[in-house]
Amino acid sequence: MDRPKADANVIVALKNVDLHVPQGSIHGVIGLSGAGKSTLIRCVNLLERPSSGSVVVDGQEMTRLSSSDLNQARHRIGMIFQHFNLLTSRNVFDNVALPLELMGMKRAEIRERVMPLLDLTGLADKTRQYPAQLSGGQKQRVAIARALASKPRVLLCDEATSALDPQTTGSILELLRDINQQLGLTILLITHEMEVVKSICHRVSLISGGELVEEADVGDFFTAPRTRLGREFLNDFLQLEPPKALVERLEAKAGANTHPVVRLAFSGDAVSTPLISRLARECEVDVSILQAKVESIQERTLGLMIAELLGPAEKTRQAIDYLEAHDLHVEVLGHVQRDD
Ligand SMILES: Nc1ncnc2c1ncn2[C@@H]1O[C@H](COP(=O)(O)OP(=O)(O)OP(=O)(O)O)[C@@H](O)[C@H]1O
Repeated sequence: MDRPKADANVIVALKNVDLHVPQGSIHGVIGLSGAGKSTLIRCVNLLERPSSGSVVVDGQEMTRLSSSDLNQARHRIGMIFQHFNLLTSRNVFDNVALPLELMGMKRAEIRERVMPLLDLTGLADKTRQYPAQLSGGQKQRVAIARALASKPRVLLCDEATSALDPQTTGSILELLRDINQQLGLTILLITHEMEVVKSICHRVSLISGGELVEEADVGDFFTAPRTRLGREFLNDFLQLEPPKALVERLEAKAGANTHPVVRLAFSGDAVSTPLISRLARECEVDVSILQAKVESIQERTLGLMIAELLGPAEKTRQAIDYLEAHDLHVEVLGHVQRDD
């Protein structure tokens, strides 16, 4: 959404957004509060109409459809929300049946469509219960079943797990992953939680101030985010920051008597190779490990470490080259004065 006019009363919620989500993939959009996530996802089914630009879903240009064609097109796009948005006066079955009733489907046909969805979402024993009798996770399962009722090609998830505890979040994400795999459903989700991105997304876009500032495969994003905001999200998630006392001593530039503090990220073969001891042996530097963590991100194992490289400047420079030559991502966080 692009509003080129400079007008104090106009809020530009999105600008120059170019996002392509391949069919069958799970794509996450992550950003801070107010970044434009909800606006972006609501543009996909035109709950929010962009002032310019185009929205293509399953080959169909959404912005040019008549209102009845748009209605039809929306059947191919399911959506779930943070607060579930169920009708409290309807039981589980009738909530899931609602979109089909609105489409004019016959009762017997509705039953045939709804019962397998309640099975799929683990609600077969809850058909006659009302939302007030359900947990948050169960309510979101009802919302997922309802979103799937019209056999959509795309599922939009607007902070779908933000109101849930971590364990329930895990089970809902697992359900979304199953649906993606079993039904080949394309999923676009927005979230402020890295855990969600890590758990189920294939690719991720980072949104800030209404603009997409970074996009990457999830494994790459968790190894080496390219923007400062990406690194902040990652650090918050990993809680891998140098100790505060050290941060206070960090200087941006190397001096005559300083040594570098580095953040190392490694994946693939590098995880199982004893690179640090080789580094010490071959480059003649000492390595003081300040923090380290190994994370499993989908099929990949990632190692992360914050370390001080101790030795003469020339040797520590060689050590960094050595690490980079072995496919580690090296970020120099700063330099600290030598104590010796
Ligand atoms: N109806 C509206 N009227 C005016 N401004 C709006 C409206 N909806 C959103 N905005 C503004 O647009 C910007 C993007 O909002 P949006 O809700 O898309 O952000 P978000 O990333 O989803 O945030 P959150 O995670 O807090 O929901 C914000 O500056 C917000 O204040």
